[in-house]
Amino acid sequence: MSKSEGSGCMTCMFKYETSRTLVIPSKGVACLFRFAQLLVLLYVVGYVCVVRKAYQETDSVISSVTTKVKGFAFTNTSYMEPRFWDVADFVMPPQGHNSFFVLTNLIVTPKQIQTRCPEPPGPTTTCMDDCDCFEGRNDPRGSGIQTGLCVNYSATVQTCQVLSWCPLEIDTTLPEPALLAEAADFTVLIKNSITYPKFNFHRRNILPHINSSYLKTCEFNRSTDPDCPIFRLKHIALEAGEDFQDMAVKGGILGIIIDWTCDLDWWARKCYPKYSFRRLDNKNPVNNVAPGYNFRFAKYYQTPDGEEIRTLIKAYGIRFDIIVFGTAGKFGILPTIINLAAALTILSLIPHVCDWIMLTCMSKRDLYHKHKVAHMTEGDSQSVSMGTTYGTQ
Ligand SMILES: Nc1ncnc2c1ncn2[C@@H]1O[C@H](COP(=O)(O)OP(=O)(O)OP(=O)(O)O)[C@@H](O)[C@H]1O
Repeated sequence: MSKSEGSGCMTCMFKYETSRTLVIPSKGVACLFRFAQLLVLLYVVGYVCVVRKAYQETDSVISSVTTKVKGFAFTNTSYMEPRFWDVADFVMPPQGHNSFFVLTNLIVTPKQIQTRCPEPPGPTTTCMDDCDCFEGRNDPRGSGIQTGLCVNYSATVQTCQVLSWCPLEIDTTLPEPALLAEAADFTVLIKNSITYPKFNFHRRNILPHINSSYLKTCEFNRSTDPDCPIFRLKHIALEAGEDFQDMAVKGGILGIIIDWTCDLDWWARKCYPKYSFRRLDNKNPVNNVAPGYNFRFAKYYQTPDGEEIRTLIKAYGIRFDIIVFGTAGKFGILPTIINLAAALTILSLIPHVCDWIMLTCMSKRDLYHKHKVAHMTEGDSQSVSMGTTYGTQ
């Protein structure tokens, strides 16, 4: 650093700069100034206060959900014997965590016992003789544990023999339309209790004005009964943009979304559930490999002579997941002060921006600069102390 630069710096260090009020009769700068002020005010009042409600403290919802499905069905098809179904048959498990499964279609393999039987024909199961089968081979994609024997599956085909629950399940043809198509008319009661612990606020989706006689008859309808917590399953699918009967064949997952966004300020006091529905599993027509939702379960019995026997069920159905979310807001002094301070800071920046525009972009910038920036000399300072005034440079 040169000697003159060093002394310039020292001079700056020992100069105090104060702002000077200059009244400029310029419509351009005045309009810019007022416009910027208006923008900031609109932002603070419209967006920060009205839209974001930044003056509020917030809390996240804590929720619990129980469900109860009701409905009856009667099936009389070639796939199985005539049968009456009630809730204990088609809802699995009887009660679940924020979700329930309704059986809509099934492949039943009755009277299975533990024995040996030939596997269904396939590239890895057909054989010519025992050398093609391996004793103890346990392929998860197969039907059981191979015994090492090649046996007749039919008059023309031989396959490897397995130790398994026989007869083996054949799931190549799925009933269509779905066996339990009547599930579309089942109804579900959703009881949802929520808490906002910070505000000690509790509420249920069975709102205070709902009485038991209304609950016995009502059914959710967005326009006529938006507060009724009983939903018809086909209505849920419809609002999710799906056809229940289509979904019922191979199964799927539907989301029941309950939004508890609440404004707990006394002047708003808005806190009630808003329901929406959407399909949650993949329904991508381009990549529709392995669609739907299914699983297997069995019912076990014992024959009079003590032999264990079971009915295997491959169950297809719709799982309903209940997703509860929400945030509550209530006036808080701390967020109000923080946001007010931020707004005042932005407002106080506007004159600086206008000054910069005035001193760099306007045609009369030299004149403005002359009046805006005044330097006092040591002599001016002394004459002020002696009672005279200083002039501009
Ligand atoms: N899935 C449903 N569809 C229609 N109404 C229902 C359903 N689940 C419950 N309800 C009705 O809502 C009310 C409250 O149900 P809740 O389960 O609390 O009482 P409940 O007396 O045990 O019901 P229920 O014995 O009828 O199953 C009852 O009138 C009940 O019949």
